[in-house]
Amino acid sequence: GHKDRHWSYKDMPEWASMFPNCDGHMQSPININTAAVSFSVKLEPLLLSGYDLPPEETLPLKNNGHTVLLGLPKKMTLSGGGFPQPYQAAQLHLHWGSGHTWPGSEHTVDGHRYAGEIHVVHYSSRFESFEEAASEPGGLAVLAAFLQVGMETNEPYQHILKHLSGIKEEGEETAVAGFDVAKLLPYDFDRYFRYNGSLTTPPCYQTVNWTVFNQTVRLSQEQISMLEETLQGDDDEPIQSNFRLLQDLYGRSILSSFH
Ligand SMILES: NS(=O)(=O)c1c(F)c(F)c(SCCc2ccc(C(=O)O)cc2)c(F)c1NC1CCCCCCC1
Ligand SMILES: [Zn+2]
Repeated sequence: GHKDRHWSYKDMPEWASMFPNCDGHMQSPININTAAVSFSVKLEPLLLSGYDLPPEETLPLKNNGHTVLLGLPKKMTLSGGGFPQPYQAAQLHLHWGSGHTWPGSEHTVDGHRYAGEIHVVHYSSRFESFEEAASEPGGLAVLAAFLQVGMETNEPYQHILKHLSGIKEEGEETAVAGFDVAKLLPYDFDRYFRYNGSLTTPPCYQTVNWTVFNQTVRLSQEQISMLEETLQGDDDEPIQSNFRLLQDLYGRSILSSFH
């Protein structure tokens, strides 16, 4: 669990007073200005292995007051993608907006904010644990994909969303049967953006190798609304718009695996 000093998205300006990294010059999220990205031949297709979990393997799903967190087994491995070494999965969680009106992705593309965003958090296999890797440069790799409203129900996302009504209160947890976690991501593992940044919540460690898929994932409006209307955080307020404001690039370059 995270025994950190308490924070909320409301007191974002105060984060840096408690967590100095949050004031750094390699922070996330950022706007991806597609006209300014540079193609890199080193960014080969992402390779995911061990993501197809058998149903008898259950995963913890927790309302941690800021998002819905799905714990992942470290046998799930991320490699390829121009990574210096393989990464192992730790958890995945979601970011979303409020009501049909306000979208809630963390990253934006050419100033466009999507309905939501999924983050699959991994840590470098060079380290024994997530905690050890989290504070080391290149220690973390997060796969990010945008959630858009589409006409169909997204069945893989129902594996998670159907449990939300059972973990409405902060701190509540339930067990989800194993499924193919890769189905929560776009199928095109060849086309993505890459930049160095940070966790988007305290402690804001500047140790994240970010991969943002070019292709989006589509969920039905009902599924997006379920995300926006079910979970409650502090003082029984609904968890909504759980995204950090855009951070400055401070000269960082954004790479792309495609022309
Ligand atoms: N976008 S992100 O990856 O920075 C991110 C967020 F934006 C997040 F909002 C979150 S949730 C907030 C941090 C947190 C709180 C409680 C618990 C718990 O009770 O188990 C766990 C974590 C969240 F968990 C993460 N990922 C976390 C970063 C914070 C602390 C380390 C845990 C794994 C990665
Ligand atoms: Zn996140």
